[in-house]
Amino acid sequence: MFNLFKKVLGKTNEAIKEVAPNKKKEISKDEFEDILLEADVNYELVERLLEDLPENINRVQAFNSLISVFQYKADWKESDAKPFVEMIIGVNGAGKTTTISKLAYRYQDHGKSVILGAGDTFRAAAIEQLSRWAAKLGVPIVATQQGHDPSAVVYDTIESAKAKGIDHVIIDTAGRLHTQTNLSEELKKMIRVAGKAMDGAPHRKMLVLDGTQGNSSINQAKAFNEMIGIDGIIITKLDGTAKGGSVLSIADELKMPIWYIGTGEQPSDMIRFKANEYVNTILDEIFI
Ligand SMILES: Nc1nc2c(ncn2[C@@H]2O[C@H](COP(=O)(O)OP(=O)(O)OP(=O)(O)O)[C@@H](O)[C@H]2O)c(=O)[nH]1
Repeated sequence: MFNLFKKVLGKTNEAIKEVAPNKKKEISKDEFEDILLEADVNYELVERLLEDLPENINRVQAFNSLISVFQYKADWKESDAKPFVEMIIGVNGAGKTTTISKLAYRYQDHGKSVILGAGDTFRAAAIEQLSRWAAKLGVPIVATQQGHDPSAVVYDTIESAKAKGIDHVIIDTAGRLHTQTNLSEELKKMIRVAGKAMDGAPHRKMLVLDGTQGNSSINQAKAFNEMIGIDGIIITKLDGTAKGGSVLSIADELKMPIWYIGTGEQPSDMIRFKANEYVNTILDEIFI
């Protein structure tokens, strides 16, 4: 089977090749350190990963070390609610709108119906951009004018989904308001109102992170998590950069499930994240 991670990690693997041009059976600790740093894994984590490894490292040892980063328990509980309501959260420019179109495409591809809620009412451009995606994908959207209450959008979108028997509700949210407090209050209200429209909603609060932003995206994630509690992460824009190792730093710092990785700008450009595949794609570049 064609390994989709190869596409995402293409540039990262090229960078690895520059540090370690020949594949080997074993590599030294120093080489492994250079490779991980080159792939943009943060320094502190690299040091920790190397700590328990021998001077010469084989593939199994390298695998066990990297995979350990993903071995944490997440709180999120699976839900088969209908509609399944999720809120998409993140700073402007992280790739929220594009990611919503990717999720909608994916659910449709699995035979599910979708409705979008244009909950970033702070910016007219966000409403327009999401409406264009909705039209392209042929999915309904609930949208109001700029400045209207986003909680009303949440309520109406869920009500509409219930009335029409739609499977998935995907709600956009603002990435920035006048102040951080405003943003926090707005998101909390949207969550409260979702719960009023449907018991248990929102079922998933998904954070979109720009994978090329390193520590700043990790800090954003922590801020959003403190505000409202995040259930999972989607990492975008790793295609075309050599920073594929940032996934390890994100997982290590946030200890939240990574659901999907964005692999480009089109609705079909998103893959389900699998830690094993991700680690093996990197190791394929290093070991025979
Ligand atoms: N290469 C690549 N580009 C992406 C990916 N996800 C989003 N983008 C691009 O990133 C840019 C920002 O994406 P948007 O979806 O507009 O981001 P947003 O968070 O809604 O940002 P605003 O519209 O500024 O609020 C766009 O040019 C997207 O095409 C990805 O996985 N890979």
